[in-house]
Amino acid sequence: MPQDNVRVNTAWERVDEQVLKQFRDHSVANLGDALDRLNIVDGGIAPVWSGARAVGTALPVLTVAGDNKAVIAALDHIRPGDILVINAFGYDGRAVIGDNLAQRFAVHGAAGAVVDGFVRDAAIIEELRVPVFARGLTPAGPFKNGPGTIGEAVAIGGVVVNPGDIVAADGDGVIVVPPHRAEEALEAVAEIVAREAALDAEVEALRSAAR
Ligand SMILES: O=C([O-])CC(=O)C(=O)O
Ligand SMILES: [Mg+2]
Repeated sequence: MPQDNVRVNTAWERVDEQVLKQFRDHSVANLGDALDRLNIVDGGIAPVWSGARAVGTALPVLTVAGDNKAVIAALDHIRPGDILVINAFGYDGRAVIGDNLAQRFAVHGAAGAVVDGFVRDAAIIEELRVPVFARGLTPAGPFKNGPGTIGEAVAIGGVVVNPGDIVAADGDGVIVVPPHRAEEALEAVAEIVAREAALDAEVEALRSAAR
């Protein structure tokens, strides 16, 4: 489907909902520990509203700094459970999404958006409860000229994101898990959860002893 200067790749698989469901039980910090503390996007990309969290399949989008033509074109390619992962080059001069696009993502069934760049309309995005993660806020609107890509690998916050990767995001930040490592990550995270519970029990014992 030619979209003039926005290239689209649709030849990739989505993650099974049963797999995504298991990732939803875990914090990003524990998932990171399960993957040797790697695969974590740099801490500059944070939730736009407190309490935002999302797990889904990466639909990568590459834009030009300050431009969102490719993001708008990506609306036609969203499938339920996708997380738009947008490389906007960390540019702080223009917002590449706002409340309007965030709502449209949600209407198409997206689980959220992770933006290596800036966004706007934060108060409304919070009211709408659309999980959006970004580097920051600016009221300046974007240009809509392209070029860009949809469904090709992008880099965000120092991590390569392939189409179809698992993305988990919460108040601490964002992790990207290639699907071929999902099983290993879920096994390892179960052990970490048990270890964390043991640490909590230790603290509780100290608290009781101090009473
Ligand atoms: O103007 C734009 O393209 C971005 C924006 O504010 C919105 O999506 O609400
Ligand atoms: Mg707006």
